[in-house]
Order: sequence, then structure tokens, then C-alpha cells
Amino acid sequence: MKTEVKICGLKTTEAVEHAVAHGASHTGFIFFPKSPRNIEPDDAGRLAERIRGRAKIVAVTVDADNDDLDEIVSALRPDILQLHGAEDPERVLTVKAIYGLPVMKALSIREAADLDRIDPYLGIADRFLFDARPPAGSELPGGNGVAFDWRLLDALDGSVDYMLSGGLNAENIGEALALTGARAVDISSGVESAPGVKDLKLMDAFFDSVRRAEAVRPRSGSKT
Ligand SMILES: O=C(O)c1ccccc1N[C@@H]1O[C@H](COP(=O)(O)O)[C@@H](O)[C@H]1O
Repeated sequence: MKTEVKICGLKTTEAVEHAVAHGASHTGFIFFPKSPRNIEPDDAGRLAERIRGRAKIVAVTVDADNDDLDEIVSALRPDILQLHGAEDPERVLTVKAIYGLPVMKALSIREAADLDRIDPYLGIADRFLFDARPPAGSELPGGNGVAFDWRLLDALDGSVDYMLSGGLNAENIGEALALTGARAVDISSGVESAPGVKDLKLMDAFFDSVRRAEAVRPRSGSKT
């Protein structure tokens, strides 16, 4: 089975079209003003129209209120809402009820106990996104280019559906996939030449590494 790849933080036509043409299953648009990847909802909507139906469109938000979500959902018409803040299970349920969209809840992971935070969202979040804890002083809850210890996911119940994220790049994705058996991955700064600037060659290198890792993956899909 092909690994799902989400290229996140897209801001240009070139980057969006390249990502999808080269195998991105998901495209991510960031709505967080402090991020170098922040995009206005109308601009994201225009970009998304170019690839709608060919890849899933993901709106990435951080503790957004209903007014902001209304604007984002109306302009982007996303397939998935990625909630990357401190949204509790009740808020996830509310967002799902209002917008009728699947929610991918991001959780930051640094130590084994962080996996306990999954439980309250089971049956509520449609999918999880596991990212690293932001480094001290970072203003960004994600997109920091920092990885966590992927071995922590050994303790994960195999039925938990998730995207692996945080500090992935063409050099480490093979090891990340081999260790975790992840079926879906998410990358942002690892395919950038500068914060917020997507690099098409780095994207190609990442897709190549994912395909190489798939070629040696056990057919059962079990972890190596
Ligand atoms: O990328 C951002 O700037 C961002 C801002 C606010 C919330 C989430 C953000 N990014 C998410 O974090 C992952 C991991 O990023 P990276 O690969 O470590 O740079 C990214 O794919 C987004 O889902």
C-alpha cells in the first residue's frame, strides 16, 4: 500500500501543483499568523481549486474560534480540519458537529506518557497527527523541523490511525517508516529552502525516499 504523504504549508501554485503531481495525497494550508507558512483563506481557496479531487485539502488551524473557522471553511472548502492547538475532545466534537468535516487532531509527543493523551480523543478525532513538542521559545506549535523519538510509538495500539510528523526529511524518512510502520506522513520544513519557502527538489527527494522505503517494506505492513 502506498504511503500517504501530506505536504504542509503550501503557499504557491508551483508548490501545490508540484506536490500533487509528484504523489502528495494531502495538501496542507496553514492558518496561523505567526507562521512563515500562514496564508489568507481566499488565497488558499484559489490554490486548492487547482488540485481539488486529486489530493485531500487540509486546513491547519490552532485553537481557532468559530468566526475564523467559518471564514476558512467557506473560502477553502477543506476535506479535513487539522486542529493543531490545545483543542480538547469537547471542542473537537463541536467543530465536527458545526462543519461536518473529519478532524485530524495533532498531539505533540516527547515522552511515553504523551501517548496517554490519545485516549480521550478516541472515537472523537477521525485521525491523529503525531508531531514533536515544540522547542523551548518557539512560537509555533508545529512546523519546527524537530523530530521525536519514533520508538515511543511502539507502545501504540495498532488500531490508532495517525500521520507521522515532525522533523521528517528525505534523509530520515526511511528510518522513520521502518521503525514506526506509519502509513501516512506529514512534512513541512523538511521540504523548504528557507522558512515558508517550498523547494521542489527537496520535495522530489522526499518522495523518492518514501518510495524507496515502500519498496523494502514487509508486505504484511508490520513494523520491522
Ligand atoms: O508549519 C507551521 O508553521 C505550523 C504552524 C502551526 C501549526 C502547525 C504547523 N505545522 C504542522 O507541523 C507539521 C510538522 O512540521 P515540520 O515538518 O516539522 O516542519 C507540519 O507538517 C504541519 O502539519
